[in-house]
Amino acid sequence: MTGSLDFRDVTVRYGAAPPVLAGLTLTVTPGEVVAVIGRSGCGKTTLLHLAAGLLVPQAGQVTFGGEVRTGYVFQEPRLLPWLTLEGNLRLTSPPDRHGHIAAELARVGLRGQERRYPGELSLGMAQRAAVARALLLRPNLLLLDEPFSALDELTASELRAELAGLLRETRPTTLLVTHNPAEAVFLADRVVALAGTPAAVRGEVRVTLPRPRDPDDPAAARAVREVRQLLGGERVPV
Ligand SMILES: Nc1ncnc2c1ncn2[C@@H]1O[C@H](COP(=O)(O)OP(=O)(O)OP(=O)(O)O)[C@@H](O)[C@H]1O
Repeated sequence: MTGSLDFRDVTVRYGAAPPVLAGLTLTVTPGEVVAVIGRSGCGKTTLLHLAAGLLVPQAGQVTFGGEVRTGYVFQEPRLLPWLTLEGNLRLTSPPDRHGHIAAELARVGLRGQERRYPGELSLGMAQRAAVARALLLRPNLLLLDEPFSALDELTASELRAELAGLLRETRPTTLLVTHNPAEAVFLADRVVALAGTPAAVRGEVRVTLPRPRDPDDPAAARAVREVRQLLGGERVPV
């Protein structure tokens, strides 16, 4: 069962510095994919840390409706180099999921690769393994922190399309942090712009394009333009 992720009037400050987030309210409904976009340093990773329970806000609440199983994909693979892929995935999953490791790796295009070490893989393959590690947990909350930004665009677009398919199959409540308006439009049901100091939700674009999506669809290009407009004059690296 998936649930709703709720940020209610959330304020976060680190030490004595001015708050990073203030009065931020955002709901990701069950099974929804929300992309959060905003300039570097505006608090996007902070949002993910709150959702994962790694950080407690100074004011407000962050809740998930029901028992949570969180999958987290980082910008880089973060695999332990001295363990095989199977060893890496065993380490972060409960024993009742260990029998599914080979199948989960196969789902992300790594069939038969479970005995290989991270150092033997390309960055794209390693990031596929990181996606498999998150999905192996059968997450009902999936947190994605710029998961493709370290990859070349060809690999990134391939993995993006595969992830879109996996999200359709498994429907976790998903919060995606990205710098890339086109990626946000390709994957998300809703794109939320975070801006200001302290940051709050500036606005959102609802993406109603049918799935599977075509990144070259003119309607997608229009949605990307809307997202850029939402971000105003801010320069967003793509
Ligand atoms: N543990 C910490 N201690 C002190 N300050 C922090 C800490 N984590 C984040 N910050 C500060 O909070 C602000 C928001 O950081 P955060 O990582 O959430 O931004 P971001 O939008 O994810 O940035 P980027 O897009 O560059 O990854 C930044 O000014 C950062 O320096």
